Amino acid sequence: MNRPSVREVALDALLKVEKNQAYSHLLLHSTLTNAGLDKRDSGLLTELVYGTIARKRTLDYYLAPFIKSGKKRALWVDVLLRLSVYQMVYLDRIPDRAVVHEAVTIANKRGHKGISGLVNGVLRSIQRQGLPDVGAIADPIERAAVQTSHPQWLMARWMNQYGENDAIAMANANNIPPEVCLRVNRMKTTAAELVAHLGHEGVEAETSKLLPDLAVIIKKGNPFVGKAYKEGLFTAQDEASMLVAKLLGPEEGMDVLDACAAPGGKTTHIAEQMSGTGHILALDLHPHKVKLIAEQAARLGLENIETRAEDARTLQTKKHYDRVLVDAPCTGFGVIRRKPDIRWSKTEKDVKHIANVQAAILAHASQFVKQGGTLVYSTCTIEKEENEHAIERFLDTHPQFETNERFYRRLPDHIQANGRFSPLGLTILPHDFGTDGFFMVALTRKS
Ligand SMILES: C[S@@+](CC[C@H](N)C(=O)[O-])C[C@H]1O[C@@H](n2cnc3c(N)ncnc32)[C@H](O)[C@@H]1O
Repeated sequence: MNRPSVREVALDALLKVEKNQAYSHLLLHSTLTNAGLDKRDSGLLTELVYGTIARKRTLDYYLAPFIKSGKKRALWVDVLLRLSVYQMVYLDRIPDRAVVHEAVTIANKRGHKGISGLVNGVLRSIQRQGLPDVGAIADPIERAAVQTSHPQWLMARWMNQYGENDAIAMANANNIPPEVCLRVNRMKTTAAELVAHLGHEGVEAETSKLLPDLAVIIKKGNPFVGKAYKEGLFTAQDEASMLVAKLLGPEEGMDVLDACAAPGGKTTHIAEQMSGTGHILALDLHPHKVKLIAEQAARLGLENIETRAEDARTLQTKKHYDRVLVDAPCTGFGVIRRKPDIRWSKTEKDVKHIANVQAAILAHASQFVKQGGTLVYSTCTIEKEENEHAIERFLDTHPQFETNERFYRRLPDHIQANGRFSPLGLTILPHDFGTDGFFMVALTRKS
């Protein structure tokens, strides 16, 4: 039996995301593992799946004049057309005629002659007539939403919160795939040594410009299959995410509560900052995710982490902690470049719902902060409702806490000089430093 082509595998993956609301990053991981593709084809598959999901709205705008609206077609036909136009518009290395040929072959295999004729006709018309002009859309919000491929409600919200220029810049940044970034396990090595170790494994890397002592950026190769990974020399983590444990500022021998800890990126960073001393209680609601924290801690050689599957809204303990981190569940709009489907699957209702969960976790976890201790609240979203507004509400009802701007000195100079600080926290938009979008704030419990 013939093995399906990369484009057929991509089509199936895209259909699963459409039908089941499957998360693209999880689905892609299992598809790549099961498809048995070589390195080049895996790269192409990733690009086709992520790119077609990310550019969906723009692609549908391009396709609209060429297909009859209101006519019922099988979902796979629409997805195949999107996938094909994605390649024609965004991938220079694949000639248009090859794209059309492959699309017609797939349509022939899956449908009747009429359908392959339709696919052929639509794609050839686009080749002949060119794409419709997005600039012709009169409404500025709709135009920006189509141009950057985001839902209109989200673009409207961002324009409202950050102004037109930042909203569009942020949306454009969401369409740029992130670099692979590693956090150096300072208990075992240094950034310069890690670059050298990886070099011996054929992986090209360089130290990060934002966090030169802590982070390494991969330029070429897969760092997750070699000795350096197995021996726990690093953890995959975005640079903005690394700032959170820096802001928390844990010290050796301290007691730390990490209330929403899985999969353990920040927990293990905190543990490394404490050189494996002290004690970290790492909670997460989901038992299967808690296992991931323990696995990572073992790989990194960290013995100061206790994991527990527990709801941070109902934790019972008499203990008080020097540091408490609430890295809250959120809409994730800061990590759209990693999970492009989030923009299509989340709704305005989700923002409201998750804001209530965040408020409950923050209120409950805050009671375990020692007097004079630090509470850090962070999210990987850029929704003010989940960030500044959440902190404003918290401070209104918890006068024993105050924000502490002194702690921002723990962050790199470049962030201190150019970050978007407000009295309620630091917001990092994806286009500010080429990182994920994040929010973080440090609060002190008054003595
Ligand atoms: C943003 S993620 C945490 C990421 C983690 N801190 C890291 O750096 O790897 C939020 C986590 O909160 C967990 N969560 C959601 N509701 C929770 C609750 N009520 N109590 C504890 N954890 C919860 C989710 O399962 C999710 O793993």
